[in-house]
Amino acid sequence: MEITSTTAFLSSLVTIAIAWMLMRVLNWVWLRPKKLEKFLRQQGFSGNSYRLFHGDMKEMLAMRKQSRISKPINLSDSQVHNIVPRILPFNHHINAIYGKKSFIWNGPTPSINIADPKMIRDILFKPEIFQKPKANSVAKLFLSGMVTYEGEQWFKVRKIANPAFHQHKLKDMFPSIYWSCNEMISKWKILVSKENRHELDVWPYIQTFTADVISRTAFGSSYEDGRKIFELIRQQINNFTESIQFSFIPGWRKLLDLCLFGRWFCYACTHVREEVFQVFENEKPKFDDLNHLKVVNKILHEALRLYSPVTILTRTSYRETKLGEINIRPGILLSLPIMMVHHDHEYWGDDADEFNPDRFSEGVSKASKNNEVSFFPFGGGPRICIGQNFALMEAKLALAMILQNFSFELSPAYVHAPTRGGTVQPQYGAHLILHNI
Ligand code: HEM
Repeated sequence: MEITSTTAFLSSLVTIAIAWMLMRVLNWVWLRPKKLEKFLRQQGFSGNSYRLFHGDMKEMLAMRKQSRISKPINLSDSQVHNIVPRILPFNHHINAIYGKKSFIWNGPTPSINIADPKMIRDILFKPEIFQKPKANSVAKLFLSGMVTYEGEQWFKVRKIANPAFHQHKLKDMFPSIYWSCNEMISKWKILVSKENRHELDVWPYIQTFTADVISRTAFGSSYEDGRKIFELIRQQINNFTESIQFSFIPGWRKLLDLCLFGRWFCYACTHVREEVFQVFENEKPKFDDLNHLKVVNKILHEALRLYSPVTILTRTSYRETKLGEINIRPGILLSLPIMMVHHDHEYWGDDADEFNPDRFSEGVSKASKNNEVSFFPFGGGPRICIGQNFALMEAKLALAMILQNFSFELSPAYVHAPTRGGTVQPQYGAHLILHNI
């Protein structure tokens, strides 16, 4: 008798546990997404109706795959820099159908598009409210360290790391970057010396160069700083190398584009090289003189605008809050589409997809139509990229040293096919023809 009642008790416990689990699953895959969808539609957001479990994922992945095998962009196309449909095909598609006030289903989680620079600013400057979503186990394989930390843990690490990236520390790192670049240039010189001309894919060289810079700067500093930087970099190595690599390619690519598009030819040949020789003559570049490279600076900014290596930032709020007029609930992702904002005609004018470094002539704040955050390749607010000055220094120095040593043209082997891996990359490499000068 007693055994029977114990069995009955246990089986009802199991039934309750299973029912509870089923309820949770049902809530996760259906009830919650549908509630959030209603909530977002009531606030004027539009998007596809939620589809069980996968949401928009199937279409999103199919479009991404399609864009990887799609035809490269023709270099003589007037829309050559209009790479948003290629890099963010699904976001572009949804925006075309539903407009900027739209949402996308990342599985059962809705992600709203925040393309208004004022709102982007509000989000980036309130990291205690708008946090990074917790990385799932797959994302953790690629992202770890400070980028993913929150609260006290982030604050502590950022406080330790900040001094390592101060101006005088960058100056200490400058010789290491110089030597890494010098090594790459020496290899190119050997190749070019035979016929005063050599065709090569510079992409693998850049990868080696950036990796070399990392190890030199990490180990080349004082023990304590070196340890801190190295720890940071060790945690970051994937995103670090990838993102910094792509700070060069756009600059180079853009210089090449300058040469390709008639009216910019003189600009590239005279202004940039002229500036480099004016500032450094034929001498070894000096750290303090990098600030005088105004044209190079404008070109890098324009390259970072059109080809922003990081394409989207994502945030979420773990409590109910307001963003302007929008009510935000936990479970909603906020998607800040850097690349789309950088190409938006509303903020950058009719020539938004054109390469025009002169828009940065009066600095970043005056480059766009509004001086809110419509240019944010390095993020913004307290969590702005800690390595931005380091990346810009490395890019400026490398460009200057290359221009001091070579003239170059685009190889016929080059195909313009920017693609999105972790960051934006040239899918088939970066083929140039180098000449000694
Ligand atoms: C062109 C090169 C680079 C670009 C475009 C870039 C872009 C970014 C962006 C957009 C963020 C903000 C992420 C967010 O708010 O969710 C970020 C954060 C970060 N970046 Fe970079 N980055 C570059 C180079 C570097 C370099 C050279 C380092 C050197 C270590 C670095 C280290 C970091 C770190 C540690 C963070 C996290 C900062 C924090 O959360 O407080 N990045 N980067």
